[in-house]
Amino acid sequence: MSNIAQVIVNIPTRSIDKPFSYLIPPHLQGVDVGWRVLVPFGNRKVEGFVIALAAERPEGLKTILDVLDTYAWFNTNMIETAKWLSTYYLCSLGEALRLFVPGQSGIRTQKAYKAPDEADFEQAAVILENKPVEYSTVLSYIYNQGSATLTELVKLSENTNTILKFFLQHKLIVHSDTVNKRGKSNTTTIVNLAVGREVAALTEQQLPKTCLAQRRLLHALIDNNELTTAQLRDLNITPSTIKKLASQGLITIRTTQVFRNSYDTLCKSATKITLTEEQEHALKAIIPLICAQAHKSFLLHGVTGSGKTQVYINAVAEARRLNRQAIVLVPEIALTSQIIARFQAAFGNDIVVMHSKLSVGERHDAWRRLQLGQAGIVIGARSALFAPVNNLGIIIIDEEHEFTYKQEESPRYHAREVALIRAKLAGAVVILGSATPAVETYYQALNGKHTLLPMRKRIDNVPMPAVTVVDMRQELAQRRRSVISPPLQEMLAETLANKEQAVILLNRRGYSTFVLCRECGHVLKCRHCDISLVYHTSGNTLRCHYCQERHSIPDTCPECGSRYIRYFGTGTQKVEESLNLLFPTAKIIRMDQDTTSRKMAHDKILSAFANGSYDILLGTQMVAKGHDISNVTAVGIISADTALNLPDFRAAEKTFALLTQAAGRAGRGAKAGRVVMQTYNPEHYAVQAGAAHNYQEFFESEITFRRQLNYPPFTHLLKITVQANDETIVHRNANLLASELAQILTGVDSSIVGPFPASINKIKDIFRVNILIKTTDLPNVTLKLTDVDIISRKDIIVDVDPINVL
Ligand SMILES: Nc1ncnc2c1ncn2[C@@H]1O[C@H](COP(=O)(O)OP(=O)(O)OP(=O)(O)O)[C@@H](O)[C@H]1O
Ligand SMILES: [Zn+2]
Ligand SMILES: [Zn+2]
Repeated sequence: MSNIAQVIVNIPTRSIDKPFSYLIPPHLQGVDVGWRVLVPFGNRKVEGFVIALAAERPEGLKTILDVLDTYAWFNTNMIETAKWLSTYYLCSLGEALRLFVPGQSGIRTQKAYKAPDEADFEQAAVILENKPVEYSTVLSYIYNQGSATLTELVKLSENTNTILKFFLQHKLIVHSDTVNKRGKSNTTTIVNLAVGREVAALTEQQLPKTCLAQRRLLHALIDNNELTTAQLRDLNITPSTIKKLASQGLITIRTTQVFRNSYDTLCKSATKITLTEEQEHALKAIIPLICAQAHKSFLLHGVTGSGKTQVYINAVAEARRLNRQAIVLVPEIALTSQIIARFQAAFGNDIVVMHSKLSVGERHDAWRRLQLGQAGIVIGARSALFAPVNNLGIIIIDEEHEFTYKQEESPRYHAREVALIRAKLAGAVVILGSATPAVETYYQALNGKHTLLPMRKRIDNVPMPAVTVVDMRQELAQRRRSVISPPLQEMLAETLANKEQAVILLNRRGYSTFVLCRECGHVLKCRHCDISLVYHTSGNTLRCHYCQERHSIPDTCPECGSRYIRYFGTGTQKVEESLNLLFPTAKIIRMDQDTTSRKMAHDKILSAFANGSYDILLGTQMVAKGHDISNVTAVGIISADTALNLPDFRAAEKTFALLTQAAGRAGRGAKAGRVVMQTYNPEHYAVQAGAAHNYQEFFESEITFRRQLNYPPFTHLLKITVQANDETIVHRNANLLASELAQILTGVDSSIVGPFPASINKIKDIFRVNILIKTTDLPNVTLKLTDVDIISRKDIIVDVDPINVL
């Protein structure tokens, strides 16, 4: 047996990326790979993760102080996934492992001070001779208490920090940080009768009239078999009352752990469902692989309203039947309460819902239930992927194309990629579901990486909604300047007359960064990059973010000569005003950043709309997603193409997905749906394919474009952001780095684009400059970057497979 542990310390310093060896003391024998421990590090005590045991015994090792749990937190699957993640995304192993623990850390240290072992009181008196009296106050407090926390000490004097610094310098005190374990489970006290009911009843009668509390407790116990802490509190029973009865042998007391389950109340009852042929077909492909415990990934490409959720539910049920666990990822909890409710209905208490509003304690409990197998399914946003399930059988990623699956802070992982690895290591199945798969995913499916499972029809063969495309250039030519075109107005009038409901999407994203001709729809683009130019208020110029070329803003449209060339914006409030004028009696509810900032406001707005309290739901992106409301028969899209003008090679993909998802909200029930799309780009393939509900058509055009300009999936991108608080320095550093990169990457199939200023080139006074690496040989590029230890450089951010390339 080896008694040396290799420990990754959980501290947020990127530069420490190697394990340290610690001695496992005899009383902690049994500590093994995967345990969370407390170790001394520098002059602190920190949390550490044991990732290996070592046989050799170097001299002078420090000793593990304590364990944080009584079991291994990490299993091999989790450790291996973390290792992959840290290699692929160029982060430290500590950062990757930390994703798998419920809080930032399992411990909380409190700064504290004590006398050094060789404290010399006489000398201390000499040193303090000419100091103000508060110096001696603070010192004697520490010496008298043995050890004192900073929180206590700051109460003693206004100058505590200065004083402590002085003491440390003169070695009058040393650090003695105290450590609290965090995220402990709640315990509850349970009280039972220790005697029969008759005896208890008799005792109650014999008790003096004044012993009210004791009589109340006995009485309650005769009625209920046992009482919990909460019930005891309600009865106003104090611990001393309990003790008195216990000492007479009338009752017994025990404590148990309770795991908080905050979503316990959402359950609805399940209805029996006959699967459609397409659902059957998909499940026939998936279920044998779950049974075989083999790794396989599927792309469930089902049109909006085709019943993908039911496929997920049945697949998860199969995994549960085999006693394997499931991870279900949704893009955003706030917008997906319907899918959560359906899972709750099907699985009840077997589900744990991970919500960002959970406290660390609640999160810990939820994960502990999964770890112990008390719950079998976790559903949540991307972080739920790191839940400590020990028996993983299936991972589901709903709306897999959503960009919320990419984490935009370190570690910058994409949940889809990590899920594929975690499932592979566990021999588990992955289902990626979407009506509009990411171009990369669909391409991989066509090349055999995922099995493609199409579902082309809506439930009950409900037709896809009929789409009318309105050319807003024509509107302007007819001198109609309203944001609501006549066809949209007409559709809304009919919908309201029929007592049906409408959703209106105002796609605001990308507004006022690009320049558009309102006469012909022309958007100014870079000659070299086929990417929209970005308007910069500073200097009033247009700039290409890919090649950095600058242009002045023309007075007239280079395409048609019109003077109506503008960057413009329309807010939801303005649209609401127009709607109010057109339909004074309609009840309109707005869902946008302004109205949803409160907790769960999305949910409240959506349910108010779903139960018919409102006629029109108006809002940004978020009104387009996820909901399934059968009385919604009309969808209006105010500005279908604004995202097209983003200086982003994924602009068309984003636009197509949004149009398809938005249109997909209409006509999901018995009544047919209609859609009006207003656009300045009616001939763009993303708009045309979106209007035709034709993913294949979109994909063909898009993949051609990607191939021609060498964008993913034909290459990997790697974005390196250089930061500095001085503009000259940031450019100099970026140029230096670019030439360094050129050097270390010679011989590796790659090219370097930039440096160019980031689209938000200054955040909180830090200037940012980007360098893009395009490569078909990502492993070799990351290897070279690791060789030069790029992650330890504080002024550099590396983003592998970035979503946002600007
Ligand atoms: N086999 C079935 N029989 C009857 N109704 C079904 C069946 N399967 C699903 N449904 C119902 O059809 C509706 C659409 O299903 P669901 O919301 O799962 O579609 P989806 O493919 O996820 O759509 P979207 O991509 O637009 O979110 C739901 O109300 C669901 O309850
Ligand atoms: Zn350019
Ligand atoms: Zn023009």
